[in-house]
Amino acid sequence: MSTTKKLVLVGNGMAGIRTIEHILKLAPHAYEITVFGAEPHPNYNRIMLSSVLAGGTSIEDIVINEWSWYKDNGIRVYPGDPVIRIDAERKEVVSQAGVRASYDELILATGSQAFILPLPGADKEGVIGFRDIKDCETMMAASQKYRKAAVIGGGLLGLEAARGLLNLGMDVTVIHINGHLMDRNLDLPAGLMLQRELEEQGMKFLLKKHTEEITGKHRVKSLRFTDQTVLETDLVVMAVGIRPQVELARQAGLNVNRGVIVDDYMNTSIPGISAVGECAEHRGIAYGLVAPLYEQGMVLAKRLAGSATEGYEGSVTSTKLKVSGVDVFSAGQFKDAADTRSIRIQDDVDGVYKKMVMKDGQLIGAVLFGDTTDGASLFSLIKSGENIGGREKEILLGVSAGGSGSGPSVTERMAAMPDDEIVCGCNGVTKAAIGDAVLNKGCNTLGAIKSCTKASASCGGCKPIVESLLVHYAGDAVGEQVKEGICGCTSYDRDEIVAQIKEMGLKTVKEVMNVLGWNEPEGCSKCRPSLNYYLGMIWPAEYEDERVSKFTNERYHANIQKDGTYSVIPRIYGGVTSPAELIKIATVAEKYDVPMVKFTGGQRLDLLGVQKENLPKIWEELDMPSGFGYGKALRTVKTCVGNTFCRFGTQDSIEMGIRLEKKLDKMVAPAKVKLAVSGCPRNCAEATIKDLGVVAIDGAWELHVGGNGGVKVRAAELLCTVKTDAEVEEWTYAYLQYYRENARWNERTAAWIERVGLDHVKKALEDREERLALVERLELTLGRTVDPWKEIIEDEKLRKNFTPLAGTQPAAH
Ligand SMILES: Cc1cc2nc3c(=O)[nH]c(=O)nc-3n(C[C@H](O)[C@H](O)[C@H](O)COP(=O)(O)OP(=O)(O)OC[C@H]3O[C@@H](n4cnc5c(N)ncnc54)[C@H](O)[C@@H]3O)c2cc1C
Ligand SMILES: NC(=O)c1ccc[n+]([C@@H]2O[C@H](COP(=O)([O-])OP(=O)(O)OC[C@H]3O[C@@H](n4cnc5c(N)ncnc54)[C@H](O)[C@@H]3O)[C@@H](O)[C@H]2O)c1
Ligand code: SF4
Ligand code: FES
Repeated sequence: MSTTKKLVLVGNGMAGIRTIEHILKLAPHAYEITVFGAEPHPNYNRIMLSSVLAGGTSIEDIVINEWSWYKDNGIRVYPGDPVIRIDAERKEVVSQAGVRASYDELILATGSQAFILPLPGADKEGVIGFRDIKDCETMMAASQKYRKAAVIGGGLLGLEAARGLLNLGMDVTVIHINGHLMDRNLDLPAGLMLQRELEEQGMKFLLKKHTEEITGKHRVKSLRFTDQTVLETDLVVMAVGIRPQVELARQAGLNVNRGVIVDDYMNTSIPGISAVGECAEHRGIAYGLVAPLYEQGMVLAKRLAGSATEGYEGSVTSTKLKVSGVDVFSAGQFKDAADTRSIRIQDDVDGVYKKMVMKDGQLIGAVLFGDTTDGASLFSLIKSGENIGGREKEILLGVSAGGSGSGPSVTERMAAMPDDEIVCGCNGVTKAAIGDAVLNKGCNTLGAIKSCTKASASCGGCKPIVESLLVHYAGDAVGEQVKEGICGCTSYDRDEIVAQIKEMGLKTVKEVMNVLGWNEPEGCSKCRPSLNYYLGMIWPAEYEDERVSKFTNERYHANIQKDGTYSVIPRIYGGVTSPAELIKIATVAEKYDVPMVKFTGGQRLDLLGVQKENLPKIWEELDMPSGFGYGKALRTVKTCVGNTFCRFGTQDSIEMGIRLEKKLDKMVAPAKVKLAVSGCPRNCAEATIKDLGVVAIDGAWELHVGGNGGVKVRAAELLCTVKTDAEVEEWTYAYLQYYRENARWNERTAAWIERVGLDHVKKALEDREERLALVERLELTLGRTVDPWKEIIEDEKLRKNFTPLAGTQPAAH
C-alpha cells in the first residue's frame, strides 16, 4: 500500500506554487499533488504584468513554470477550473467542471481580487481592475480602439497601470482620493516629487477627487465626481486596493476575517487545511507583496515536508515603484509618530529626497526618491534591527559608499547575513542561492546571476545587494566583469558612451538608447539627464536640449522647495546690485506676496515661496537674467570688495568677478560650478573652497581649483599663477571647458580632481594651443545659449507648462 499522501492546492498563483516547489525539494515523494487554477494559464509572475503592459516584456516571458514542469513533477493540474466547494468533513474539493479531488492536506492560495468600487455604473463595459493576464489583454485591446483612459487610485498598481497605458499611446488621467500620490508608501515631499516627475512623463492627475458615478450607455463614457465635475473617458482601471479571496474558505467554515486566519505555521482553524499568500491573514495582517508570501510558503512547505521550522513571525516590507525613469523606494514604518525620530535630506537640484525613521536607536522605516541605490542596504538594516545610534547621518548620506565610519561595512554586513535570508523579494532568492550560483555554477556577473536565479529580474530593487554578494563570493574573480554602466539601463560607462556618441554621430537621447541597446526603453532618471548633457556638450552647435530629460528644477528653471513652491534667484553679477534693481525686486516680491526674500550664500537675493504659475510673470517683471540657482551650471561668482574700497586690496576683484560671470553666465556643466575672486591673500571671498577660486597676490593672480564647501569640505589646489587679467580668463575658460568635456555627469570638480588628479589636469592645460582650442570650444557653446527665463516669457507654448492642471490642487504656501 502506498504511503503517499494526497495534497491539493487551490490557486495556481505565486505563493501556492512556490510552496509546492519547496515541498518537491524537501520531500520529493511525500505527496501526490493536484492543483486547481481559476486562470487558464500556467503559473506566472504577476508582478511582471506591469512590465508586459508597458511593453517591456511579453506574456510568454513571465511564465515561471511551463506546463512541462507540472508533468515532469507528476502534478495533476486543472487550469481554468476553479474550486467551488470544500467538504472539510469528507476532505474533498469540488471544481466548477465537476472534478472531485480528495485530500489529506489542502492548501488554499486563492490570492486576492482587485477591489472594484461599488459605484453606480461600475458594471459597464470598459471598467476593469488590474490583476491578471486577462485585464492586461483588455487594456492592450482598448488602446487599439480608444484614446482616453482613467485610472482610479494613485497607489503602486494605479501608477504602474497608468505608465503602461501611456506607453500604449493613451491619454491617461489618474484620479486619487488623497492629496499626494502613493500615500500608503510615501510622505508628502516624496509624493509631490513623484507627481512632478510623472507629470513630466505625460501623466495627468486629479487629486483629492472622489468618484461618484460612472456614466455611459453600455460602455463607460465619463466619470462624475462628488464636486460635480466630469472627466470623459473610454476606459476605467480601478486600482484602489485589493481584497483577499475568502468566499470558498468562509463557506467551508474556516475562521475568516479580512483573510483566512492562520497561525505561525499557516494552519487554518480546521486541521488539514492550510492557507498561504494574499488570501491568508497572519497576526492581523493580509500581505499584498510577494516577499512575505514567499516566506510563508517556505514555512508551510517545511511543516508539510516534516522539516523543522521556527514558524512565520511576520515581515517588514519594502516596495519599489516599477515605472522606468522614476526611482521610488519605501520600507517599513515611514510615517513619524510620537515615539519615533526622523532625519531627512532634500536635494532640489538633483531631485533627491531621503528620509530615515528611527525608534530606540533602530532604523524602522525609510523613503527614498530620485536615488534608490541605498534602498536595499537600508532595508537590510531595518530587518537586522542593528543599533545605528550616532551613525544616522552618516548612513543617510552614504550607505552606498560602503558604510564608512563606525558601523559594519557592506562587506561585513554581507558576511553576517544569514544564508536563508531572502535577498530578492520579488523572486524569493536567498543569499544561499546566490552563493550557489557564484560558487558552483560559475556565475561571475550580475547578468549571469540574474539568468540563473532570477534575482534582480523584476523590480530591480535588490540589485545593489546582489552585486555586493557577488563581490563577497567571487572576490577577485569578479574583476572587470562587474563593471558598472552609468545606471541599471546600460552596461556602458561614461567614457564609452561619449566615445560612441562621437564615433557614430548619435544626435538624440532616444537614438543613443536604441543604438547602444538600453535595457529600459525609456531610460531612467540617471541616464536621461546625463545623455542630455553629453549630447549638448559634444554637439553644441546643433543639439536641442530635451526638456523631459531634465530634472524638475531645470525644467521649470526654478528651485523646487519642500512645500512644492519655487524659489527665484535672478543673476546679480559679482554680488553687486543697485538701488533701482533692489526697488524692482522689492516691488515684485510685494506684488506677488512672496513670503520670504533672503540673501544667499553666494551674494544674491532669493525670492522664496513662489507658486509655479507666477514664475513667468515674476521673471518678466524682474527683467533680469536667470541666476541658474536650480541647475547644473555656473551659479555664482562671489567677490570681495577688492582694491576699489578695501585698504588691503591689491587687485580689482569685483571687476574680475563680474567679467568672469558675464562671460560664463549661461554655462551648463556636469554639475553646479561656483567661482570666487579675492582681492588679496586674506581671501575674504573664500575662493579656496570653490570649484575655481582666483586670489590676488602682489602683482599676480593665483588660480585654485577643485574646492568644495558643502557636505564634504575640500580645499582647492593651486592650478597656476598668472600675471595678467587676460591670462586669468584664458586659464579659467580652458579649465572649465576641460572639466565640461571630461567629467562624469553629476560629478563636481572636487570629486573629478580627486579622481583624475591635479597633475593630469595641469598636463592637459600646459600647452597654450590646447588651452586656446578649449576656450574656442567653450565660446562656441556659450554663443548658442539663451537665457531660459527670457525664452519662456516670449513663448506662449512654453508658458502654458506653468499653468496648473484643471482639478489639481495648488501647492500649499
Ligand atoms: C500588476 C501587478 C503588479 C505587482 N507588482 C508587485 C511588485 O512589484 N512587487 C510585489 O511584491 N508584489 C507585486 N504585486 C502583488 C503580487 O503579484 C501578489 O502579492 C502575489 O501575486 C500574490 O500571490 P498569491 O499566490 O497569494 O496570489 P495570486 O498570485 O493572485 O494567485 C492566486 C491564484 O488563485 C486563483 N484562484 C482564486 N480562487 C480560486 C479558486 N476558487 N480555485 C482555483 N483558483 C483560484 C487566482 O485566479 C490566481 O491565479 C503586483 C500585483 C499586480 C496585479
Ligand atoms: N511595485 C509594487 O510593489 C507593486 C505594484 C503593483 C501592485 N502592488 C501591490 O498590489 C496591491 C494593489 O495595489 P494598489 O495600488 O491597488 O493598492 P494600494 O492600497 O497600495 O493603493 C490604493 C490607492 O488607491 C487610493 N484610493 C482608495 N480609494 C480611492 C478612491 N475611491 N478614489 C481614488 N483613489 C482611491 C488609496 O489612497 C491608495 O493610495 C497592493 O498590495 C500593492 O502593494 C505592488
Ligand atoms: S580679500 Fe583682501 S581685498 Fe578682498 S576684502 Fe578681503 S582684505 Fe580686502
Ligand atoms: S527585489 Fe524586486 S527584483 Fe529583486
